Amino acid sequence: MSAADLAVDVRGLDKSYGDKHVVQDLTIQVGAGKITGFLGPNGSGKTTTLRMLCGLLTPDDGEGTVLGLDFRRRAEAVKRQTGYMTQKFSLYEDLSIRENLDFTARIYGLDRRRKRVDEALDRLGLANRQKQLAGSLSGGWKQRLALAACVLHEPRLLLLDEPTAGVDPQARREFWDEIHALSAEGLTVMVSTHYMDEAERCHDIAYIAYGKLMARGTLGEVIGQSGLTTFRAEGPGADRLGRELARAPGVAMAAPFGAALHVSGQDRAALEAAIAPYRKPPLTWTEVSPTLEDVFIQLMASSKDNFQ
Ligand SMILES: Nc1ncnc2c1ncn2[C@@H]1O[C@H](COP(=O)(O)OP(=O)(O)OP(=O)(O)O)[C@@H](O)[C@H]1O
Repeated sequence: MSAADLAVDVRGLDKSYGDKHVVQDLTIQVGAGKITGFLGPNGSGKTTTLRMLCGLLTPDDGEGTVLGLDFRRRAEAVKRQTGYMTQKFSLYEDLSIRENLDFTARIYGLDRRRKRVDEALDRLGLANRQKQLAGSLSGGWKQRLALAACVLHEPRLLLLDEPTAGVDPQARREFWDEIHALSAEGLTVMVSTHYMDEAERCHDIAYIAYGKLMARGTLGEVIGQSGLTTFRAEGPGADRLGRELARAPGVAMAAPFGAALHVSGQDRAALEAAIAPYRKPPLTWTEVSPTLEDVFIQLMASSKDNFQ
């Protein structure tokens, strides 16, 4: 990828809070117009990383460009071209949808205010409800309003911090359709999430644990890089074997998936030896492609061993 195709091209990003080293020597590139999902355990530094990249937080160290600008020296310029949707709903609950958008447009000092607000209302299907108070909206509609507010100033970079936590599946799907539509128009999106289905909707994934970038690439690449072999057991009691198998050498992870069990490990021979005693009727075993969740659980377990 050439430099012009990169919205983010940053090396050696670092941040500590007191003696807590929350982002450690992180190097990352993000393609322009791509949707990149940031995943990882709670408190692993995703929000801190995203906020440093878009100029909202000053890093202790690191160099490179965001939107073609030196992200440290030109942090203000990067920030002006970024839309940031925080984890917590931060609009006014006692203002209507339209009033919230109009207020946001005033804060940004935007021109063509009425036109921008009308367009945002139409685009996110909020026009019919524009007079409704934000506080009376369901979680899904609140998130749409928040999204409308953070793209009013036509940013080139959109930063979404767990945008659909607690939102129902239908509203989440509609929200993601909108994210894809924005990305198709050229907007670069970085989104943190704990939902595997959302990770699978991203063009690229970045997995961060304990301040370090542990995996990077498309869904297929991240699964491929894991080097995991996964077997799926089905049959009576399969799901209840997990605890026993999890302790066996060669098993990195054994987790129920409905009535079935997924057992994964990086050493195929050791894994096969571990499941051998159970590889008989009434259980049936098949080798399957590891899911993203299998990979992340394994990454989380191995990073815990490395850093704690
Ligand atoms: N302003 C701050 N002062 C001190 N510690 C902080 C501050 N902001 C974040 N931290 C700590 O830095 C670590 C990383 O936090 P961060 O919010 O980046 O994690 P995260 O991966 O986004 O987590 P989550 O998935 O829970 O949102 C956490 O241990 C957090 O407590």
